[in-house]
Formats: sequence, structure tokens, C-alpha cells
Amino acid sequence: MTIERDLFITEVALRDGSHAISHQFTVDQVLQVTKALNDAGVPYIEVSHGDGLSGSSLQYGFSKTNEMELIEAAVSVADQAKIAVLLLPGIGTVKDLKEAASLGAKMARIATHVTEADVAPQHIQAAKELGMETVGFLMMSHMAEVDKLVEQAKLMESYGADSVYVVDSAGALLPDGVRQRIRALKQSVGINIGFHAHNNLSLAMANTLVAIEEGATRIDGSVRCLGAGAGNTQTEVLVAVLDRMGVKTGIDVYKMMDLAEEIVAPILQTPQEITRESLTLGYAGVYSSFALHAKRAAARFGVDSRDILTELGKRKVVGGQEDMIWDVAEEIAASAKSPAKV
Ligand SMILES: C[C@H](O)CC(=O)C(=O)O
Ligand SMILES: [Mn+2]
Repeated sequence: MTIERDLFITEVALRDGSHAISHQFTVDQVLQVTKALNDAGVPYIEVSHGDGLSGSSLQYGFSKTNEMELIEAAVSVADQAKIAVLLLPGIGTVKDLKEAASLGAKMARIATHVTEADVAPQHIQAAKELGMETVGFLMMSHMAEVDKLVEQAKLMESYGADSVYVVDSAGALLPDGVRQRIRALKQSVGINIGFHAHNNLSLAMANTLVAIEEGATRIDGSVRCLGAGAGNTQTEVLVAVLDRMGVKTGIDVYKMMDLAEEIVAPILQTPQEITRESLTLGYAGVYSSFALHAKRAAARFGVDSRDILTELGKRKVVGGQEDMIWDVAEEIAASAKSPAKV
């Protein structure tokens, strides 16, 4: 039976949510969450380290479980849903992609900084050759003007991506910024357009609805907001809202509510709220996965995590520069000890 859908939701809790729980997913958790999402009718479920394939490292944080085991477990219980993997060229390799595909992953999302799509062609082409549906994922999209974003999306299209995403990694975009970006892409590229939000300014749902209004048909969500920072657009809420709007997602609202409450909530180390750290991420335009790193650095150096994040925002630090979090914390602590003389 084919399920009728007006748009396609990718559930990212088992990848983006990895940041929120310091990459501690177990095989059992992935089995339970994937099976429930699959049974609820979610079409795509992303499973990887938070920073994508091979992200497990000192820089980003080590995974409790090898992600290939997690992918294999997810595939084993997803008889309807397709398992997606994220890959950042330079962190993950074509070899990782081949391994994920051999385990049954069917979608590859190739993520680059919004101005660096030109590092993606090899990985997009490899994914296509492996028969995977392929997405170009333009991270930190708030940092690029609309024209630049369009130029980079066209590059992703030229490499063979089936879809291109506006990724609001910092949860910093305001609804009008989302509208301009999705509208411009709709006018300029011929492939599917997607949107990935973070809820740091409490705008994930509003921004997602604007993206859909402007023609985005590939939408990310995280159940119970299990994503970096304050999490993503809350999937079970999005499914209910879209149902009220008459937009078909093919996903069962009650089943989503139940799995959020009974399976995902117990995994959370603390409830996903908009805390002072996550609010500062959106306010200062900082990569959402920096939240926990900044909190730890703040505790280590006895400084305010908001000062660290604000300074990182000023310096326009991007994913991959996590080591700067500690440098900035140390600098703030040192300047507090010996304030500059005026
Ligand atoms: C590697 C990042 O966590 C990808 C992502 O979800 C984002 O940029 O947002
Ligand atoms: Mn994200």
C-alpha cells in the first residue's frame, strides 16, 4: 500500500539528538525508537553520530556505541521507513558511506558549511552510485546572504543531489529570513527543498510552517525535541499541526505522541527546554551542538557560558572549531583575573 504524503518528514532524534545526550545511544534505544517511528509511518529516520559518520572523536565527543551497529540495528526493524545517514566531508569518508549503504542505509545527507558546498561533489556522487537518495545539507544557513545560499544550492544540485536543505543550525533565523531563503531556492533550483530548524528562539514550528508555505517538501523534526540545543521542530507536534492544516504526512498522530512519551522521554538526561544556553545559541547565532561543550568549559574555567557563546558568535566560529570553545573560555577567565587597565 502506498501512503499518501504531501511532504516527507525526516526524524533526526537518533542523529541530532546524539548531541543532546553526549552521543550515548545504545543499540536497544535505537531498536525501540526506530521500530516505533517506523510503525507510526515516519518515512525517513536518520541514525549517525551527531556530527555525522565518523564524528566519534576527541573533538566532537566519543560515541558509546559504534554508529555502524546503530545503523544496522535501525535497518533491522525498519520494514517501511528508510534509514538515512549524515556525512560531513572531511569527517566522514566515502568508505564510511559504502559501509552504511552495505548495512542498508538508503539516504545520504551530505552536510557542508553554507559557503562550502564545493567540498561535497565526491561524496554526493559516491552516494548516488551506491543507489542512495542524496541530500545537500547547507549548515549555518543564517550566515549567508540569500544570493550566496542560492549559489551554493545550485552547486549541490549540479553535483546530483536530489534535495537541498536550508539548515538553521543555530536556530537563529527569524520567519522572514526563512521565507526569503526558501522562496529564492524555489525560484532557482529544480530539486526538492528541505528545511531543518532548531528551537533556540522558540521559532522552530513557526519557521517550519513558513518553509512549507514557501514550498519546502522535505522537513526535519525531532521527537520530544531530542536534538542539539533546544532541539528541532518537535515531530509529534508538527504532525498534529499539519494534520489540522490538512497537510498529509502519512504519520499517525497518536502513535507519535505515545512513542514520544513512553520511549523517547525516558532517554532524555534532562527535559529539552529553552535554557539560557540554548537561548543564547539562537540569540548569538552559534552552532547548536556547542551548547553542552560551552556548559562544560564554563564550569571548568568558572565563567558564564553565555559569555563564551556570545564571543563565539562574534568570532563567527563554525562546526569543526569546537576546540575554540575552550580557548575562549580560558581567555575570558584570564581577562577576569587581570582586567585590562583603562
Ligand atoms: C553536524 C550538525 O549537527 C548538523 C545539523 O544538524 C545542523 O547543522 O543543524
Ligand atoms: Mn541540527
